[in-house]
Amino acid sequence: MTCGTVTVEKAYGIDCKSSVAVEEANTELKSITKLPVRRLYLNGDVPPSSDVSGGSRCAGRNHGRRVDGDKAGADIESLKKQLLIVDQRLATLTGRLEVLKAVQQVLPAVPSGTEINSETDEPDSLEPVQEVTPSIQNVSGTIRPKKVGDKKTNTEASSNESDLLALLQLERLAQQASRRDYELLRKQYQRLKEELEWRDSGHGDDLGDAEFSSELISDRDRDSDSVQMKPSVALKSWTWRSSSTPSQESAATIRESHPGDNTSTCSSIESPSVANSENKHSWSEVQSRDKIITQLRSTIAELEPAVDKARAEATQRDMINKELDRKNKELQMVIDNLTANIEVLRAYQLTEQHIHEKTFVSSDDNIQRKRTYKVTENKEFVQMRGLITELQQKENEYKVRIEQLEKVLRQSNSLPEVPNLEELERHVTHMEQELEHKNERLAAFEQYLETKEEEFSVMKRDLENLQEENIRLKSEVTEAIYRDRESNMEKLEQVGRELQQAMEANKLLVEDINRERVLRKKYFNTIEDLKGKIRVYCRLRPMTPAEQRVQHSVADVVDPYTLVINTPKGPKEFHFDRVFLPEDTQETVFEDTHTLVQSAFDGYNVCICAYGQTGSGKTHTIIGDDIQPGLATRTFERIFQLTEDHQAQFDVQVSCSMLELYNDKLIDLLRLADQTEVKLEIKKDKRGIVWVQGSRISPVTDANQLSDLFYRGLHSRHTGSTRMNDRSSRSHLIVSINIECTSRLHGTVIRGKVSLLDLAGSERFAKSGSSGDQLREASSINKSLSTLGDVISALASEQPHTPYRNSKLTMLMQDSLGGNAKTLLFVTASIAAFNLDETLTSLTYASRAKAVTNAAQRSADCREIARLKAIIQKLRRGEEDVEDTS
Ligand SMILES: Nc1ncnc2c1ncn2[C@@H]1O[C@H](COP(=O)(O)OP(=O)(O)OP(=O)(O)O)[C@@H](O)[C@H]1O
Repeated sequence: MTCGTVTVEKAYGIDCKSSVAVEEANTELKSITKLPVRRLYLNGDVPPSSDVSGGSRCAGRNHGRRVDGDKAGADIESLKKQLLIVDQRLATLTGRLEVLKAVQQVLPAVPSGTEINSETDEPDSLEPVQEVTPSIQNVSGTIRPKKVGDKKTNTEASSNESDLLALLQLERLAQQASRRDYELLRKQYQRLKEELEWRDSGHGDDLGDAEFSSELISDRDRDSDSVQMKPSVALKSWTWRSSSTPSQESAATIRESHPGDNTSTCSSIESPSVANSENKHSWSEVQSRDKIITQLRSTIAELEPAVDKARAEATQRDMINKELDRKNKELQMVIDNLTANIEVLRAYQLTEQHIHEKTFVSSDDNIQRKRTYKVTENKEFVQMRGLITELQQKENEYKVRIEQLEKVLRQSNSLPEVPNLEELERHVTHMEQELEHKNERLAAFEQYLETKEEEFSVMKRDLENLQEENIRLKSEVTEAIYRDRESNMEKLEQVGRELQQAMEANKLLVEDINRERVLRKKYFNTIEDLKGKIRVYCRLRPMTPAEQRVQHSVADVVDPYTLVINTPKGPKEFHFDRVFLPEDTQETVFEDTHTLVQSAFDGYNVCICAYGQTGSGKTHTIIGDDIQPGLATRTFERIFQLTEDHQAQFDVQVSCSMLELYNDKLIDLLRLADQTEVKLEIKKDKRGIVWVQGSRISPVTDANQLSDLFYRGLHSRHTGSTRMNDRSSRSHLIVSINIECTSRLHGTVIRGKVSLLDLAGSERFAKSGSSGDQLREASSINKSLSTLGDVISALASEQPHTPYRNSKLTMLMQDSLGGNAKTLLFVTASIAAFNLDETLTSLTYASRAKAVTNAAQRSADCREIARLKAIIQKLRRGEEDVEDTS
């Protein structure tokens, strides 16, 4: 770096480190003038006052003119010659300056931002010199342009520009030196011209050398002051000045240094030989400058290989970087490919594993092979996975290394100064070594990769073999499965057919079972009837729309005979002779009832009774309405239908009585308005048939007459509106239809009775909201129903005493419950959860009644038995007349 500076200083002809140079210059000047030379003064070095004394200089000069006045013309001639020489030199320098300008124009433009001296810069100023110097340093150093205080330029392209810049700077320096020469020579020429004119005009003697000298001195002093001299710069300034105007400088200095030797001083200034020697000296200075420029060029030429070398190194580093990038990309691609292959293998392995698990199930041999393959595959997989991890680590290491290298490269590029070429070379060598090392590692890694690739290809081949094996096994298994499937399909179809047959058989069996069960129940009921058991039917009332909105059903009908009520404590099962669903119609209900009507024609006492909670559908079942007539109307029709049927054999008489038991009082509903009210008393005849003394018994001849009578009697029945029922029956209704069939052949009489009982409903006062009369009615109803329950319990448990006489209701029902009757009890119930308690009570009540056995006997049978018994007794007494007397 310093060599550049030295070179430039040499180029300027300055040896600022040595003050000896000043002495040498003085000596040189002395030799040129061949006169004693006073010492040159540096900046701040004030000459002695005697040296600048104008008076002494004038005295010396005047004295000299007197001595050498005859030589003035010769001096003028000399000066003219000197002037011509200077003119010639000036022309030469101008030509040279033009050449330099042309060179400068040929040179490439200075890059923007690069600071150089302008053409107007003066080299005698310190700052321009300092600006130029670093640029030259760059030429021999980092080969980059650099200006004073410049920020570092990082682009490598600027290294080329720096070379050119250095050249340009050198050219500029040379140009500026020439310009300086030119200016000084022009100045010298001007002075000489002025001096010549002055001498020609004859003023030289008057004015004296003192003025001229003082002008020269002050001119010199001005130059010195303007330079702001530092030692080196002052020396440089002197050098320029002394090289260009040695005569004036020398003359002035001589005059100053030898004030007492005026003659010699004045004569030396005006001597032509001095002028010639000055021109020679200037010429030699110019030549020396040329030499310096040549030296600079040679220095540049010397530096050029270094520059080229550095440039080549930079290019090489770029190539290294590119190579590293390329290697990195290749590695990345290899790793990506491997990763993709491994992913494919892994997916394939999973698929294969899945297939193997399916495939290898068929034989033990295959299972063994599957295990072997699995182990091998797992090992290979682990190896592959290790390889991947290793590769990834390598990749990461390389990435880090590349980053480090790039960082080093960036740092080396951004170094403000590379110490020297050697260091740069060392650095490059180190980089090359490192690159070599990396290449070696890369080669090793590639070798390793090749090995792994070979392993991978081996594994791939194994895998292909496995795949082939797998395909073969799969096809075998598929064939086996297909074969098995065909046979299995046949078997399956066979089994399906058998199953279908079994299902059909099962269905038939189920139907048979149901039929048998129904028959069994029917026969059971028949047997029970024959036994005299009370037949109990349950009828469920549908929920009203209002109930459906807020209530849910608690009833499940399992079959026509079984009802399950879901209670909070669990389901409770009830068994009845028949369970009618809410949707069952009045016709359906009557279908199972009409057989009993036939029994009345056979001489049985038939009782159809409805019991249940208020509003549960008792009146609906017994009476119904115009659209859905109940059992009563249908029974009426059936009676007269049967009357028709029996008309040929029997003379059938039908009569009807209709009573209500209201507040424990019997009321004759058929009593005529004009008929006096008589006391109604409940009686029982010898056959156990209950009848009411004082009640009106109306004979009827057809169903309509009976219906009219019935509905007329209903008009008189007590009803009322409660919360539970808009039209609640507040009394028990007892309709008795007496049927008397007299045999047209024998005259025998068969008496039967059909009793229809619509009991008042049991109710809870809180729910029904009964009060006043209704409360009394309700309590009377509940009381009578309670006595009915007691009777049923007594009959069911076959107690010796049955409490019929506890209420008029039970007294009236004496021949219907446990008496000479075939009793059908309808228990009506609500399925709404709201009525769960009442429903449970009613169903329990009815279940108990189911256990009651009536002593049902045909009245005709009884008479026949009595007649036969009488005949037997007569025969026993030995009587011969045993004719029927009954
Ligand atoms: N099986 C049914 N199908 C359709 N509606 C019914 C059925 N059972 C009862 N009802 C209706 O329910 C309401 C009450 O019935 P019903 O008057 O017969 O009850 P109840 O048991 O006689 O009551 P109460 O004891 O208060 O006289 C009536 O409007 C009736 O039409």
